[in-house]
Amino acid sequence: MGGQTLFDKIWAQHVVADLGNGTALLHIDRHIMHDLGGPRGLADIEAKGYRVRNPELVFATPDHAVSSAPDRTEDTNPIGGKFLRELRQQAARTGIRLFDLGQEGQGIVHVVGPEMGISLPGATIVCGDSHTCTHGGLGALAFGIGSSELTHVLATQTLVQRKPRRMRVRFEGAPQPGVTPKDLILFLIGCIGAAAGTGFAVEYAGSAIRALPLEGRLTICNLSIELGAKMGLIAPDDTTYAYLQGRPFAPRDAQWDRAVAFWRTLPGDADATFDVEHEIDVAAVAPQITWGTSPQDVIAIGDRIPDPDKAADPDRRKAMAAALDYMGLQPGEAIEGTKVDWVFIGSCTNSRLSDLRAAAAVARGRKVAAGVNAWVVPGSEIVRREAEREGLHTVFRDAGFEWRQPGCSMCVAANGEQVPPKARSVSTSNRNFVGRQGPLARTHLASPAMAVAAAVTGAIADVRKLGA
Ligand SMILES: CC(C)[C@H](C(=O)O)[C@@H](O)C(=O)O
Ligand code: SF4
Repeated sequence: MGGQTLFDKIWAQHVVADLGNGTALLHIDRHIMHDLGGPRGLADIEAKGYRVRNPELVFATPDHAVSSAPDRTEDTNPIGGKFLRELRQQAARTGIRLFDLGQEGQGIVHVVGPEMGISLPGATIVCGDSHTCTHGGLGALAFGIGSSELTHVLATQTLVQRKPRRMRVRFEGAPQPGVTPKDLILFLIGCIGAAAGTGFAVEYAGSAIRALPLEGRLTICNLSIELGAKMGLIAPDDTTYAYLQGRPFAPRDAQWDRAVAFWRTLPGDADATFDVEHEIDVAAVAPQITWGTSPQDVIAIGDRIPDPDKAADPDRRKAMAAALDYMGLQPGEAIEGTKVDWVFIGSCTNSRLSDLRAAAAVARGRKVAAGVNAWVVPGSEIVRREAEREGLHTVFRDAGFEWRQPGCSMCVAANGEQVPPKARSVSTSNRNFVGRQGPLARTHLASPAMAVAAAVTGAIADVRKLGA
């Protein structure tokens, strides 16, 4: 038998029962809930007469439906207030921990789990949300679940899963200036397609991944689902341990030492093999911008908008033409210089402190162009406080950005914060689907630095040309 990958090890350590046919019953170490899925799941187990099996392993916070208005209350978005009150009552009844508005621990579930030390290397982590793959950046097996699975986890702390196949993507080399983790992962999705990861657990590896700070690794893993993969993961190392040490729920003292010693056994064996491998030459990647309605519809900022007529596959030709029509773009034209109306800096992809620092570095001393609405929505209460301690909010406000309260906000517009019909937005989020930011809204995905470049020039722009 060959060696084991990181994924194989974590999987094997969590099998409660082998159910045959490639499926297993897994123990779930952490269950994170948000305001959309949580209340329904908790009501469901109550209706079925079950109790929460391990309330100490369940954590909840409102993110999707709460307003991000600077002076928000829980009822600024009334539906959000209703969900939050349900979640509060259920948390009190069942003993699960809720991070409420204004508290440390409130924010987008995928920002909160890592920053609170709830998400740990080697753990199985689930949430009723497809971007749970984000937590894989810590070396965890983390994936989104559906509503019946959510009930199953609440009642049993286990889950039946089919074992995915193993893919490795190696990012080798050093990025050029202006190229961020967001650009690397968008580039990969552009190369291999939004369905390439379907049925796989993807391990990101290589010298460029090893060199990445932990928050950049979370950004990479966040878009695993946009590659079609339910989970993406990165082997833990000293960067991971330095990030986690001292976080509120991370192990302490002697337990910390034991945990690190164990985590050091997790990276894949040298002779482990993968079902599929890809390699990306990082030096060849430029800042990326999407042009269509799937994250795979992506080009380098200096490229021209692609021409559907040049696509070999007739289905692809049709999809491209429909995407360009929706986006209001002409094939063959430069994408640079396309006028924008909205800029959104936020989401579980790019709303952490390092993202806001990168955005502020470009915004400092500049002004948002006339006619552009530009928002910065920090990913969590902790991010908001740290950013304000550093004065980043002042940099953004001086430049003409709105500095808002933590949550998902305009990433999915579930709280009513929408890009208007046909308005064009540059967004640091992860999905540019039809209607994602509001009915008929046109979304271009990019890095935080590129989003600021668009805000201050009023058009899709190459951040490298702005100069220092
Ligand atoms: C609302 C939620 C279930 C959804 C998801 O699963 O990802 C959302 O977070 C999204 O990003 O589309
Ligand atoms: S920020 Fe966006 S992608 Fe992330 S969980 Fe919220 S809605 Fe989903």
